[in-house]
Amino acid sequence: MAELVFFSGTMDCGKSTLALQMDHNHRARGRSGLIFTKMDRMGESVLSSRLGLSTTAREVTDRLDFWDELVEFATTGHSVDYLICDEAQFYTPEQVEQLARIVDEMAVDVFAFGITADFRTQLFPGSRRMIELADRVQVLQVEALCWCGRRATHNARVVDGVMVVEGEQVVVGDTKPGTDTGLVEYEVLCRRHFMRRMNSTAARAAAASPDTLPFDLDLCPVPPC
Ligand SMILES: Nc1ncnc2c1ncn2[C@@H]1O[C@H](COP(=O)(O)OP(=O)(O)O)[C@@H](O)[C@H]1O
Ligand SMILES: Cc1cn([C@H]2C[C@H](O)[C@@H](COP(=O)(O)O)O2)c(=O)[nH]c1=O
Repeated sequence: MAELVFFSGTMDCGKSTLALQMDHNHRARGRSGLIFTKMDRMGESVLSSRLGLSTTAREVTDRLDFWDELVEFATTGHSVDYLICDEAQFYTPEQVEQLARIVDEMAVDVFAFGITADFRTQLFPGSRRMIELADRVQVLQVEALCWCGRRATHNARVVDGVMVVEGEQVVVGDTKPGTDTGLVEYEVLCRRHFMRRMNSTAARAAAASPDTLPFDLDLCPVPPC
């Protein structure tokens, strides 16, 4: 029975790596698949992992209709067993509905990968629809870590070293500084430090401050917080 599976987790937890691995494993068993992504950090029509692997992919635009795309592909004599859909948080809710229909009516497996929430902790519309429609939502096993060592659960946006909670929902960027968007970068944090807006830069500054009292520095470097 074909399935719609949403593999989710924070940024930098290995989603794109898993997407590439799943494509490899299914292809190695003679199944044929199509790879889609949207606004990958490395550019258009590429699915890239921070481990260094990448592959060409079909770029998802807001106008793309997955159902029509597959029908057209099938009319050229090709068969499709599965779809790999990376950066699915950026898909429209209608596109997620098309993917569910492809699973149910074409018996094609859809493996989707994405973050659930943005830098304000709000669900992306595409991820919300995935959670609503998927047969399974699978949280990745590899845990990204907060600077304090706890499991990271939230994606923080950092501008010039300072965590921000206002701005456009979509700004493509990386968890490493100095990449494509220049000033905007992301850092994964545990909820505790996300709620305190305490990213690694702020924590380092607080630890270096002579005003910081020597208790529970990890949680509350600048009392009262
Ligand atoms: N140099 C490295 N050595 C080993 N693992 C690495 C290295 N660089 C990145 N990784 C792994 O790659 C993961 C990020 O993979 P990626 O697929 O790009 O994540 P995502 O798509 O979820 O943002 C990191 O969590 C880490 O486990
Ligand atoms: C939190 C958040 C992220 N984004 C962007 C930043 C990256 O380009 C992708 C996530 O990619 P990854 O493969 O999971 O690292 O999403 C965004 O646009 N808005 C946000 O709030």
